[in-house]
Amino acid sequence: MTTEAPGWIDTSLTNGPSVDTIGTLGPAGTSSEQAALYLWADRGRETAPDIRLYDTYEQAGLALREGAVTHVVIANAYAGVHSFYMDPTLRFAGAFLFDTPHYGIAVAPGHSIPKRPRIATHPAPVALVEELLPEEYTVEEILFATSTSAAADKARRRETDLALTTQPAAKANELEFISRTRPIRMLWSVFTLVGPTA
Ligand SMILES: O=C(O)C(=O)Cc1ccccc1
Repeated sequence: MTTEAPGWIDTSLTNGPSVDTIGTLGPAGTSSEQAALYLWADRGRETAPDIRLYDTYEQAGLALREGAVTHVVIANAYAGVHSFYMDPTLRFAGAFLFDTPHYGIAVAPGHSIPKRPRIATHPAPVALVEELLPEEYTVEEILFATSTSAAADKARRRETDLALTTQPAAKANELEFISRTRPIRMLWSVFTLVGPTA
């Protein structure tokens, strides 16, 4: 393993298969999508980014095994990342630091927020709910969504009162922030298939 440019832990990102297609968590607006765009800008081909978004990181992993993508990007805050590290068919190809877009608590316009709101979030950033929720509210229930964009979609459909989500996902779902927002400093793991270039 070598440490290369600042912020990078590089095992085979430079010598391994070229970054042709990146799979990660979607739909559009996730932190993972932004991290994949960053990886593409740094290591991808000189073409438009080819990033495929899946409903779960596990589905992105399946796409990697089936050859539909060459690389998968996963947030290290995702608890299920352990199974990617343990899988003998996958190679940890490197990691990079990348701050997520700003996270905040958002509401659909016109929705009247109860004092005890139900809040959608991906499990990884759940601690931010307590940190960012304005003090006039108390959490009634946390509903886990498959991504921060899926959480925004729940608030847009009014399945929940609020969503902890990113700025791009809030915009795409026409939500308004009711809290301050902040990025999350995150380490991102990149996996490829174990192959002849091992
Ligand atoms: O990529 C996302 O938006 C996610 O839902 C997963 C996540 C959550 C918090 C930090 C990084 C990734």
